[in-house]
Amino acid sequence: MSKHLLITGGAGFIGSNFIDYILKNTTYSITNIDALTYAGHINNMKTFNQHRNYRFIQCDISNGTSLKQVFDCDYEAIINFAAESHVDRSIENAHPFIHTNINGTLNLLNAVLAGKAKKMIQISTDEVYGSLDQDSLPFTEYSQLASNNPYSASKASADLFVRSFHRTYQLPLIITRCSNNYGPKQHLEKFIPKVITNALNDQKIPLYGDGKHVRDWIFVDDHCRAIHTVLEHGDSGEVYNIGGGHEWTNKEVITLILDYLNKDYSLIEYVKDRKGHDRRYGINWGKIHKELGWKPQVSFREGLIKTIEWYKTNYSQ
Ligand SMILES: NC(=O)c1ccc[n+]([C@@H]2O[C@H](COP(=O)([O-])OP(=O)(O)OC[C@H]3O[C@@H](n4cnc5c(N)ncnc54)[C@H](O)[C@@H]3O)[C@@H](O)[C@H]2O)c1
Ligand SMILES: Cc1cn([C@H]2C[C@H](O)[C@@H](COP(=O)(O)OP(=O)(O)O[C@H]3O[C@H](CO)[C@@H](O)[C@H](O)[C@H]3O)O2)c(=O)[nH]c1=O
Repeated sequence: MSKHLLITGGAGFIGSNFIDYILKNTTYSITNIDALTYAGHINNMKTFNQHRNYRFIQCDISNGTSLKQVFDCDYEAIINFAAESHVDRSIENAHPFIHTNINGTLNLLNAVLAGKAKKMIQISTDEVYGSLDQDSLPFTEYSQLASNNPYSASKASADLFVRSFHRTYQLPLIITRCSNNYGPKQHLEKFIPKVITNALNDQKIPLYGDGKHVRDWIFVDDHCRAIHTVLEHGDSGEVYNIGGGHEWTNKEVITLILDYLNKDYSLIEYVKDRKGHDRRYGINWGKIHKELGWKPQVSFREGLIKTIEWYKTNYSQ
């Protein structure tokens, strides 16, 4: 019998790419649980729905009673992708972020405490470190937690619960903190998919504030490979930063996409800035490289072309 992983949020962007990756590259069996919120889509699961080592259970991780049904076998690990993930939505209403990102994570930690899984990896974010100045060094695992928006506050809170369960109960728990992902299957509300699909449809592209905010972009396959590395070789109680090493301003990203699609820059529309908008994220991924041998492999240009071509095939009108 192959070892079994419990993946949460596998109908979303990164979770569904991770399931693809694991089923293609390992012999693990997978149970995927997802509440199928607005962000989760059955189409994202099309590529593996019929795989013999895979099953899907619709389940809300913040509902402890519903969660019980999924613990009908021994899990090697829980990998928790499930989350409310969009910053703009968290600024409008933080409650769903508390339900899923904090209560949901706590339910999963209690399941590990009850012996339902051997370990858990919490998929966190570089946003918990707050914002960098232009001249600051990228975030390390020792940077202080300094969340600036409700999404990030909920993820930092979950991270602290994970840390506390490791310290209090000596549970084998690991946290990964990754920078901005891009690639196939990302929801259209996120920046890169929105830029690509608006450009393809000759619609205006909203650029927040002065457009000089910086993100450290990583192709989703590189992130999936990093999580797999942590699953196999990561040390209990550790935090691993994961980054792409590609820092670009939002304006630069838009122009790269418009150039590739041969579209006019007049599509760019400067709009009101996001409240509390973090100026810059940048990740130092030296620890995972030095200790576990991982590094990003996909150049920004290569990843962006793959992503644009995927949206051209799947979304243009
Ligand atoms: N996208 C990024 O750039 C990025 C970077 C670093 C970390 N992360 C983290 O990675 C994880 C996945 O992010 P994503 O971009 O794929 O998000 P996403 O919004 O695309 O997917 C989230 C998935 O979780 C599911 N979900 C939401 N609430 C749930 C609940 N209560 N119970 C069960 N399922 C629920 C949704 O239906 C959806 O399928 C998140 O934890 C996010 O914080 C994302
Ligand atoms: C949606 C949108 C965004 N933006 C800007 C805001 C940000 O500076 C940048 C990227 O925005 P978003 O795609 O919302 O991503 P961001 O806020 O950085 O957060 C992402 O990256 C985080 C990791 O850094 C993840 O934890 C989050 O789940 C993920 O959503 O683009 C625009 O200028 N216009 C837009 O329409």
